[in-house]
Amino acid sequence: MSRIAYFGPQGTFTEQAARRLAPGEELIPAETIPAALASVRSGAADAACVPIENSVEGAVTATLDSLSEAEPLVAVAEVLLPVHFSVLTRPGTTEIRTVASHPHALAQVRHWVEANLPGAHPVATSSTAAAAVAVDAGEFDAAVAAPVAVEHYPLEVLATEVADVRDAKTRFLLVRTPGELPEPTGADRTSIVAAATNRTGALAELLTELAVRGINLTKLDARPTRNNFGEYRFFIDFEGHVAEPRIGDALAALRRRCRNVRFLGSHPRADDGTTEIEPGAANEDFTDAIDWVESVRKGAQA
Ligand SMILES: O=C(O)C(=O)Cc1ccccc1
Repeated sequence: MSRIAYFGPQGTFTEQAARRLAPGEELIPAETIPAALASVRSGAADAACVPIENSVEGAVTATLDSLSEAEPLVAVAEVLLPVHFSVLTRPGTTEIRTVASHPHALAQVRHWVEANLPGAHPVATSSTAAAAVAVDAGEFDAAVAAPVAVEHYPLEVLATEVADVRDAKTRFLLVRTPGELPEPTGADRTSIVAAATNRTGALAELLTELAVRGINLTKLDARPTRNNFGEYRFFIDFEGHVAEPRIGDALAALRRRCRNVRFLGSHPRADDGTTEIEPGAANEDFTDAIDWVESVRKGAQA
């Protein structure tokens, strides 16, 4: 059985994602996202499940930063989970002055809290389930948590299906040390991070390498390198798998442009989108073109 670290404690959305991505495996809670990833790097876990992106709040920056630092890790699978919240209180609570949760959760229930718990102060905790633990311990009055959290902590449900934005979703990754890659499926996602130098057009050059090959971007985030003010790392997700000739060609071009590029994985997309390929950018176009150059070199064609 594999050991899967996840951003816990028990009852987080990430735990549900880990159950979907690694059914039947041993799940080990970690208190923070960097701690979950560190346990893979140290060998204490075989893989880690972490949130990467939310349809309302955008990137999970702790995950981006941890993936770009220390030993490389690669994503091998992803899952999209719908996100709506339950509001949990200690039995017998009559007045709610503090509402605790992960910052992404608080941002997604702000209007609900203003309308239903006027005057209550939001308090950030490390995760939604950590908020439930803190409410149980008497530190705060209410927790905004995953619906399953009530199965783990002796709290009462004040409200269910709470969300300012209907159909909000979070994408989670299963991450391992570099090794065998998942097979291409025809609907895959590749992720990289590149530290572009601070000069005119540096980011445009990287994106152009993808655009000219007809590769569709699915996400772009910038994070500061933290070393020099104004210097950024760019996290770029795009359709396709590194095993495909057109994606391999694009990655080689990115590597030529930027020595500081890290491969973060190629794996099946959870959103089931089929990749639209521009004319001239199909894998056969790339292999045909390479074959043609080879035969020109051999003097067999012109
Ligand atoms: O805190 C959690 O439960 C997490 O797994 C992170 C998170 C927070 C808010 C929405 C989705 C995931």
